[in-house]
Amino acid sequence: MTKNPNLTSLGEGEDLARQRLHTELKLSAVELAATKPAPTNYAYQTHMAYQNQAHGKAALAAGLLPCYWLYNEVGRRLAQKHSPNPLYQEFFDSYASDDFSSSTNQMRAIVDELAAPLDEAAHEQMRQAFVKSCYYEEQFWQMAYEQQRWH
Ligand SMILES: Cc1ncc(C[n+]2csc(CCO)c2C)c(N)n1
Repeated sequence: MTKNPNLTSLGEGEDLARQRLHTELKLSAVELAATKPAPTNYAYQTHMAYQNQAHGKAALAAGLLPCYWLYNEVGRRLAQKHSPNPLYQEFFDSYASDDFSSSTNQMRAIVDELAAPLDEAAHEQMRQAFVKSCYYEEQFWQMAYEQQRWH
């Protein structure tokens, strides 16, 4: 499958932002590349690819919005609580930052812009993509907590 350049760069941006974390945790690029997505991660990525292919970029953008919005909200709340673990604090601070808040607002504006010319049926597709992503966002924390694996 040809990679979507925009989705690839989204993932790379996140990898870049986490490089210090990877170094601190002594996770090599080889180990990271060899780590396959767990089932919930796979399902979430498949959901995004499906939204893009079946319903187009407006549904994809709606499906991506919870990634930004949730992490920005969680980051802003947890950054204020000051974790004793500097790695956690750095993680929260990055998502609470003005930079990330502005990316979140930009993403919200893109969704509004893409929705504007569309009809009610397309809006419903966007809503469904958004709600499913909210479900997967919650499941993503659970996946990590349980260290979910393929059996
Ligand atoms: C499940 C899950 N949801 C959201 C994020 C945060 N995130 C990932 S990519 C991206 C866009 C630009 O960096 C954002 C906000 C995450 N790491 N994992």
